[in-house]
Amino acid sequence: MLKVAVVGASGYTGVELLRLLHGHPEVTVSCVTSEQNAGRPVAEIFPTLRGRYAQQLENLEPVRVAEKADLIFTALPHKAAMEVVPTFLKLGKRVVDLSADYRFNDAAVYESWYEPHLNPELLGQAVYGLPEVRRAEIVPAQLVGNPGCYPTCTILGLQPLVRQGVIDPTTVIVDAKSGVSGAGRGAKVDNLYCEVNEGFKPYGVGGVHRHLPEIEQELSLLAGEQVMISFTPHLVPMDRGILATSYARLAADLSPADLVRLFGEFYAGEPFVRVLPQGSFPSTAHVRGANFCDIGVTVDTRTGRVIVVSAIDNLVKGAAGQAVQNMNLMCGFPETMGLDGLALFP
Ligand SMILES: NC(=O)C1=CN([C@@H]2O[C@H](COP(=O)(O)OP(=O)(O)OC[C@H]3O[C@@H](n4cnc5c(N)ncnc54)[C@H](OP(=O)(O)O)[C@@H]3O)[C@@H](O)[C@H]2O)C=CC1
Ligand SMILES: CC(=O)N[C@@H](CCC(=O)OP(=O)(O)O)C(=O)O
Repeated sequence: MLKVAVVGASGYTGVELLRLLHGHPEVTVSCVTSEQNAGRPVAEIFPTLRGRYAQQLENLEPVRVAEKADLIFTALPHKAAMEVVPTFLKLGKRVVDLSADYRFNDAAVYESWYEPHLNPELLGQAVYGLPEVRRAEIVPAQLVGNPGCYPTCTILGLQPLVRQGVIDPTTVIVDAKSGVSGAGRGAKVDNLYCEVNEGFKPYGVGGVHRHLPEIEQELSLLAGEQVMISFTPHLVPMDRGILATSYARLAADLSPADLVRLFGEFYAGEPFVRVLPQGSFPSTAHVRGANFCDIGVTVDTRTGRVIVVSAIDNLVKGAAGQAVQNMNLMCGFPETMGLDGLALFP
């Protein structure tokens, strides 16, 4: 059995990792950590784990964590992750980091959107953990930077178009909506029930959201030229789910049927990407709790713009599920192992 540690197990992506790993036949969870809840049983914080996880949350002491595990998931806020990941690597452990600390190729880009990087030399060895883009690089990686939730949803929706060169890459607009768990479990006034329950609002408007450079980095690498996007996220009164509607000017004469065929062929064989039939579009309800990215595509023939709608569960394909998918690839397990569950909605 592979021994894994979940560092940051008292957070939303941490508990989602524990939920998924419980059903994984090749893995045993050997260590769970927290900052403020150290000393408490993890099942006391998350009663869904009762009777299945007896562990107590430990303080994050990197050497002790590394001694207990072969592979470590770091589900920490950015900055906290890069404070401990180098120790894990030095002790020969493999790491899947769910924060933004190892997603960027260029430290200067990270630093202009986040903060000074504590170990920029590791960015060259970290692999961006989107299996549908970089499967072969993930397999031997010691350090995987698990993608952000909006980037996962957006990049999977746009990848076939940029790879095939059928859109003008300077015309991409992404209008995305997220459930509130995307902001993590920490208490914030903006995320209180009364603040979010009756309304639906944009945030990070005007090209200032930190997922913008991540999406542009990956799409530009795929396109072989700079892709510029306008990206506006919205906070929706639901627990989970991301739905991104992306628009771009078509550079080729393609019908809705052509586009559905193009997407279907591009993602043929991908276990977690479901291209919907012509005229069908995804719902966050249909991926809730599951590791799927559902995609619907068409063209507005009046404006010549392609419209792609993609949906994921931010905590599963957008975080913990993708992290387990990466672990499976790194460890030689079947890629879908522990991730076969369907959505919670009919
Ligand atoms: N939520 C989402 O949908 C997604 C999140 N991510 C990223 O994944 C990471 C985790 O996110 P999420 O689970 O939502 O966050 P949460 O805020 O829900 O959880 C954070 C976890 O980290 C622990 N922690 C916080 N600060 C420290 C510290 N300085 N030292 C040690 N432990 C610490 C917390 O422990 P405690 O509170 O017990 O002290 C908690 O266990 C973040 O980087 C986030 O950006 C990525 C994709 C999607
Ligand atoms: C609703 C909400 O607040 N969502 C978060 C995105 C969560 C995520 O994936 O962020 P990381 O890049 O930090 O991993 C946000 O907009 O910042």
